[in-house]
Amino acid sequence: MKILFVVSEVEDLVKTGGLADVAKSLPLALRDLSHEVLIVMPYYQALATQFSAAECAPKQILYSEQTPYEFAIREIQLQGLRVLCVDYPDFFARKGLYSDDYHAYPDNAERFAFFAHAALKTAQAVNFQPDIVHCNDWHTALTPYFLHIDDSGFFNHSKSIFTIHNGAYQGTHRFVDIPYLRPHHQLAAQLDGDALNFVRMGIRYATKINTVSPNYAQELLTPLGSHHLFYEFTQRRGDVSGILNGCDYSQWDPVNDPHIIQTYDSKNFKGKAACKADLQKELTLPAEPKTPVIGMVCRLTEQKGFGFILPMLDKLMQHKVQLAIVGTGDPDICRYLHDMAQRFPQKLAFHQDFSVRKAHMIEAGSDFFLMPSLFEPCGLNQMYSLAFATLPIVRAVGGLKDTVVDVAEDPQAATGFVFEQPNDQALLACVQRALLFYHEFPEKFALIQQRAMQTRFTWQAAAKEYEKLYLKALG
Ligand SMILES: Nc1ncnc2c1ncn2[C@@H]1O[C@H](COP(=O)(O)OP(=O)(O)O[C@H]2O[C@H](CO)[C@@H](O)[C@H](O)[C@H]2O)[C@@H](O)[C@H]1O
Repeated sequence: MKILFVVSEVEDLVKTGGLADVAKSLPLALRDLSHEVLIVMPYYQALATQFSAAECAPKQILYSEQTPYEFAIREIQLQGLRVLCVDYPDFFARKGLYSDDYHAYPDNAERFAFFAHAALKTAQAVNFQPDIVHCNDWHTALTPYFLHIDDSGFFNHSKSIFTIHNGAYQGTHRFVDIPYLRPHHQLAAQLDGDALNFVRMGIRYATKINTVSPNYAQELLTPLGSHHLFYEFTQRRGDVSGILNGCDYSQWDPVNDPHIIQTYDSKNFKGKAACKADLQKELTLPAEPKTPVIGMVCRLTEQKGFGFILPMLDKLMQHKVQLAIVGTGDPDICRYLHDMAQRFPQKLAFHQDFSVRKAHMIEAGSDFFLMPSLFEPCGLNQMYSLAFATLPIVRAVGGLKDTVVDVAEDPQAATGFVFEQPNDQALLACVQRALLFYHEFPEKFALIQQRAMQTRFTWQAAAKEYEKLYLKALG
């Protein structure tokens, strides 16, 4: 099949979160199944600085009423895959992808409405006639609509997939603030008050809708888990499915990881102890081999459970424990964590940083990985933790429920510690249970670590599921 993969960020090129991991790994895995994949993404300033990519097609123009939007198409290679970038400097030559610091650009709707359309024009410009147009998250959720209204004939046989990596970000904007869409009067019927919701458009116009774990797909079909799109999801119930993300073991495997001080495998954890010492040194925590280290790497948002983490920190600090957090995001959460790190310098280290090296150091050097999300479409870090024998402490939600088995629930298959209720008492009780297990049952703990390391969620398996979904879409 010919697959046009439309996405706003790709690992190794630009990344703000897990979407980028998928946008690299899935196209590569599909290519390995002999499909022809073309990635289209915006040409951000960060790309221009790193690659200064050459133009690979004539300039293109899209019109909105009389206004021309002229853009260039530039090509980058990603492990032999073609990545075409939509170069429209007014929209994309900026410091951030979606925001400067924490403030979203006010014209994000305009930027990504244009990009969603320009991606199709790009495919046409290089004569790539896709069987499948695979769109990802709200940034590209209008592409199925543009495909639907396209009258060039070029896409007559193309079907679309809309993958939801995070249903909470929907791209809801006042229609009058999206000049690019002004000629699309028919969209008036789709507005919620005066606002257009991009994700709702994706759900409505895509041939098939999927998300990144089977459990989150089920949650989207409930009033509580649908992010207020219950009606839209249930209308398309028969076309909604979940495919679990994979883990890229070529990057996330302690057997062979250039970011950590010493490699290790499931037969010998000496290297892991060295990684723990190195992490403690890096974060200026006391060098205490027997104190359990709980690590976290994430975007600092409500989604990741800070609503329950922050209220229980004082109590957690009464235990013999070290907490190592690397993340960027919500200024209020950052402030709180900085304060806690000042109050408990021996026990809590917080680096407000986006650092691949530190992410790997935390995965390798921690005993536990904390991911008590409010909701979690799939979650990648708990998979990385398993590969590093760092036992995840997670809430039973979304993809976390699909990937971590609780010690008490099924001792023979256990890989971590799981709790249910979204509140600080339940989280604290689960962390205490994990700490107790670590101290009381070191041998069992080591066995669970070995099992965790042997667990595999491969992109090959995920790609085969996508292949089936594409075939269904093609009828
Ligand atoms: N400060 C930091 N420094 C270095 N690296 C950092 C970092 N903060 C985050 N990262 C990295 O970004 C990625 C985060 O991936 P996740 O899947 O855990 O969450 P995210 O919510 O971004 O993704 C969304 O999309 C993915 C992909 O579908 C879903 O798995 C997920 O549930 C959904 O919320 C990981 O590779 C992590 O290491």
